[in-house]
Amino acid sequence: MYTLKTNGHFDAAHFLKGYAGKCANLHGHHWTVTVEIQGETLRTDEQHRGMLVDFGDLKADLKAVCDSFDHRLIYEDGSLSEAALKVLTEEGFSGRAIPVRPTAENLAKRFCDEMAAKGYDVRRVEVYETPNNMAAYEPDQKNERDH
Ligand SMILES: Nc1nc2c(c(=O)[nH]1)N=C([C@H](O)[C@H](O)COP(=O)(O)OP(=O)(O)OP(=O)(O)O)CN2
Ligand SMILES: [Zn+2]
Repeated sequence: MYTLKTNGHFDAAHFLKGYAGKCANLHGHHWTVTVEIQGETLRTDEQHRGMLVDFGDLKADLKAVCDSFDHRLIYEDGSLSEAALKVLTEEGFSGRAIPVRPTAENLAKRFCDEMAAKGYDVRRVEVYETPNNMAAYEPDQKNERDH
């Protein structure tokens, strides 16, 4: 099994609705995301010979997902009133609603799902909210799923 790892980053605000503590308030992070993919077979075409995936392609695909969150307010569906959403829109602020609370854990799963949707066999995703705080998500491994 071969594995490749790359990372991306984005800056975004979030808040944890219902959290008893400072993280309930709107605040921002420089988020760092590490994605590890896997595969058994290396490419044989001249351009990609000996590669599982071109790092450039992997990095570009991860960047596209990061960019969809970059400089946005990430919020859980239903966690902001219609009035608040209207004001944010009128002010020209960009939000990114997700169906789950925007914790590092949920974002790790989200990145895993979005990279899998791009065709990658994802082994592990790590999301760093801060240099010290990281959550990881590892999907069930294919060979375990197949047996
Ligand atoms: N398991 C999780 N716990 C927490 C999450 C999370 O996503 N998963 N998120 C938060 C908050 O978003 C918060 O930003 C993190 O705050 P904190 O742990 O206080 O981190 P700091 O580095 O900002 O801490 P300082 O010591 O104040 O520098 C909370 N928990
Ligand atoms: Zn936070």
